[in-house]
Amino acid sequence: MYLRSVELLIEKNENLDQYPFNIPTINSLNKLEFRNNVTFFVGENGSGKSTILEGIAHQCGFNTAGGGRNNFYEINAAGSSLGEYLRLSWLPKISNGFFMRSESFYQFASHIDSIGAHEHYGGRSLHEQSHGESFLNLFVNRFNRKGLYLLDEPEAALSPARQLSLLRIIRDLADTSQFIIATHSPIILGYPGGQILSFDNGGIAEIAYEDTDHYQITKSFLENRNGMLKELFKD
Ligand SMILES: Nc1ncnc2c1ncn2[C@@H]1O[C@H](COP(=O)(O)OP(=O)(O)OP(=O)(O)O)[C@@H](O)[C@H]1O
Repeated sequence: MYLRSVELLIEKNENLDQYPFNIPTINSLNKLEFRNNVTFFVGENGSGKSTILEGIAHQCGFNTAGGGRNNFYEINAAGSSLGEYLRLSWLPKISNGFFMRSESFYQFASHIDSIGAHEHYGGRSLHEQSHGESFLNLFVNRFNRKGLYLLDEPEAALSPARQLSLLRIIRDLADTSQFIIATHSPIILGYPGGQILSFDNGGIAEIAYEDTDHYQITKSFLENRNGMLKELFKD
């Protein structure tokens, strides 16, 4: 493990009614402790997972639009409003790593084209691969050294089979690297022994896999699809 904890340092005169401090999970955040090489952020849409991940990426010196320390490109609204307020504690410190965000992957792919670095990403432009292929090629080719890997909804382009492939990639790297992953995927969340942090109920707290909505709703749906749909569609 490298990153041990993230602390929020809010100045007394900070406006707590404004983003990002008006998000309940951030408002109530004191210290987030990591106790495993693989940590998941789960929670409802808008609960603050990306905001914190982006803040960690900022403090790591990664491009907050997506990339590592040496990926210099900019997109609109890709800064981190929270980053300056976070203090990261490391043991040991590591500078290698990558922030993967599905929402700006297109711009990242263009950046890789513009610097002619395809050979590090499967030998072909990421734009010439399907969304899922390019994601997986990024994982296979770029996540090959020990580092801190921050992934924001990596499942966005991945079929269930490819999500399983991602679990295998994480498993192969997890002895020497650390992952923090925001996800809505019950498959990815099922990684054995991962620390799951729930962003629901206004704070951030550890939760067991079987207690997450992702597990429970998916399980109920698969076990009783017709019943759930009937309930959902009734007048
Ligand atoms: N740049 C911004 N300015 C103002 N509000 C923002 C900004 N970015 C995000 N927000 C708001 O902050 C809240 C948390 O957003 P965030 O993207 O961190 O949530 P999330 O948990 O990652 O959600 P999702 O699961 O949908 O990706 C949301 O209500 C969002 O609308």
